[in-house]
Amino acid sequence: MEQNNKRLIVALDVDTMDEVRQLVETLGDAVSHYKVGMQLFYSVGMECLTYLRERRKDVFLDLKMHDIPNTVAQGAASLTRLGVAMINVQASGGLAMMRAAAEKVTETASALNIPRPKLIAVTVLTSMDNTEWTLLRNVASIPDQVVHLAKLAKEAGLDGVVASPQEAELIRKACGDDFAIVTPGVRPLGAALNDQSRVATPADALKAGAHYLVVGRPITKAQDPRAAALAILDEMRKA
Ligand SMILES: O=c1ccn([C@@H]2O[C@H](COP(=O)(O)O)[C@@H](O)[C@H]2O)c(=O)[nH]1
Repeated sequence: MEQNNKRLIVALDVDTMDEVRQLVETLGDAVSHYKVGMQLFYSVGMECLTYLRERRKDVFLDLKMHDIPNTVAQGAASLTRLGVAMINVQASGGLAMMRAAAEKVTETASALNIPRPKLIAVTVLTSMDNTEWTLLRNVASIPDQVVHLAKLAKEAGLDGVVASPQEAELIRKACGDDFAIVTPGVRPLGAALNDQSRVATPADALKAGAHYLVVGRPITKAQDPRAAALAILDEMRKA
């Protein structure tokens, strides 16, 4: 299992390179893995990836692709060429879409002789609670649907899923130890939930079987982001 500071992924949900530089410099060697999502990537584009690569940071490029199989497969090829460590699709795009993406990622990485990024699938967003879920006329429960989507992602050849820590144990049982479980919705005791619903503490997320913890605002909006990150890493180490 990777070291804790590889297993903590800090979500860089900011708008500008100035904010990126300030956070990455403040966090220093405490954090080696960052998530770049739509807020940052749509604002500054490749500049943030180049900056993080120069500092030897691993990048999870969280663009949650969702489209027909050919479009997502070609998008996945483009993201593979960027040399990031992890990319993702929406599992609700279906088995054929996930399979096409997985095949294209493997083909592209091997043609370029570069490391294959982990391709993972978003199951059910961690902000979703039962009220929102029912409003969408979903019939299965959230945990049932998460496990179902995780199994489909595994069948399609993906490397893992994004899910709430609350479903991590079920996914581990259904998909095994080698299938990566990436969990946002992580909140240290006493931290604001913000718009997250299905949450757990860092220690509980690890105990439930999560491989990677994604943490954004509890670190990036903290008065002292480095101290907040170190406290989470300490909790992870003890767990
Ligand atoms: O189900 C999901 C999928 C992705 N996310 C992303 O993770 C971070 C969480 O940030 P916090 O500030 O710690 O809430 C954010 O970038 C989301 O886009 C998620 O939360 N849930």
